[in-house]
Amino acid sequence: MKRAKKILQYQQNEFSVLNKSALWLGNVALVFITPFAINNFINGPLNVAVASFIVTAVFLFNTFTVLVWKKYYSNISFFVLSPVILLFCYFSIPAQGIIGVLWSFPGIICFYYLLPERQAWLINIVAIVLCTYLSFNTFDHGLALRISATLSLISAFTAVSIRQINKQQFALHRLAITDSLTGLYNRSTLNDLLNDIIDSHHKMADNSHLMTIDIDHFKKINDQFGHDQGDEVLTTIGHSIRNTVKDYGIVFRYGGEEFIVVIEELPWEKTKRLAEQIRLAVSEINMFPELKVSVSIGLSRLKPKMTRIDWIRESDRNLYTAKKQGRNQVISS
Ligand SMILES: Nc1nc2c(ncn2[C@@H]2O[C@H](COP(=O)(O)OP(=O)(O)OP(=O)(O)O)[C@@H](O)[C@H]2O)c(=O)[nH]1
Repeated sequence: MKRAKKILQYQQNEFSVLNKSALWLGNVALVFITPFAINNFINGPLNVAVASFIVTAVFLFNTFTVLVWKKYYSNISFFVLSPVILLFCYFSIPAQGIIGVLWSFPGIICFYYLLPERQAWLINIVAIVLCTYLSFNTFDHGLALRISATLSLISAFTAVSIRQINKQQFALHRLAITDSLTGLYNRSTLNDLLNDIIDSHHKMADNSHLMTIDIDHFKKINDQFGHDQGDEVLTTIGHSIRNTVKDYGIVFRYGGEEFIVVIEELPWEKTKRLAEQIRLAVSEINMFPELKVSVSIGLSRLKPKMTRIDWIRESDRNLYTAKKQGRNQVISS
């Protein structure tokens, strides 16, 4: 299930916060930095000029890769841009004095927008220590102390803001891919995953199977015990399915009282046994003494040339047969 897990991971989002900020920071930086880089080449010391040229080139590279290849290489920012910005500070503070210090402020902030959080913290600590050391060697101690304090404050404020943004982004992403009642993945996430599996199925033969699971006589539960109890049953059965499936597959709430399980890399016979285990586990749930809950399951293996719709339809047909034949059973094809 490695591929499925990859799709669901927040970090794998095609356009994550990091990509977008790399793009916009690149655009803004190119407008603001390029004239100073050119000026440094004409008038400034050579080492400062070379460093500012490399910084500009990396921003240009980031903008290009995000815009054209739809991919952001944060390692380039970590292994190339960060050391060059540090070198820039190292050269420019002694050579240009307070002008060099002024450049270190946007440098400190941009690490948070270009690097994964922990890398940004690491580079920030190094940058603050370096700038503090250079300031004490270049300016009087009163000014050096103020430079160190303001750089640390800017770094801390940015770290707090980025933490909040990342937390909210993560929460939003979870909301978008899951069902709020059961916490299982939702239907739109299922569609993305099935499309991905079908795309790669055309390239390599793998064991991909789909189970459509429907709670039997669910209307009766709602009518007899109320909607809140009905919700409770949905959640309990959803979790029971997830506990039985474990790492063999991913469970989705497809809608209403219907769940779908996507299984990858599991032989057909084992998948049939797994479906049977799910059915048994649900039938052993004891929520109401006077009413047994059960599920019917339609199981379908992915065949050549099947589309997502065909695949779901076949498993739905099997579910329908299971219902027609008396419910609480598994039908597969
Ligand atoms: N409590 C609750 N009920 C829901 C939810 N979504 C759908 N339902 C109910 O699920 C019931 C589905 O009923 P039917 O489609 O007739 O199916 P059934 O009673 O399960 O009968 P069979 O599927 O034929 O065994 C309806 O009463 C819906 O109102 C939900 O989120 N919470």
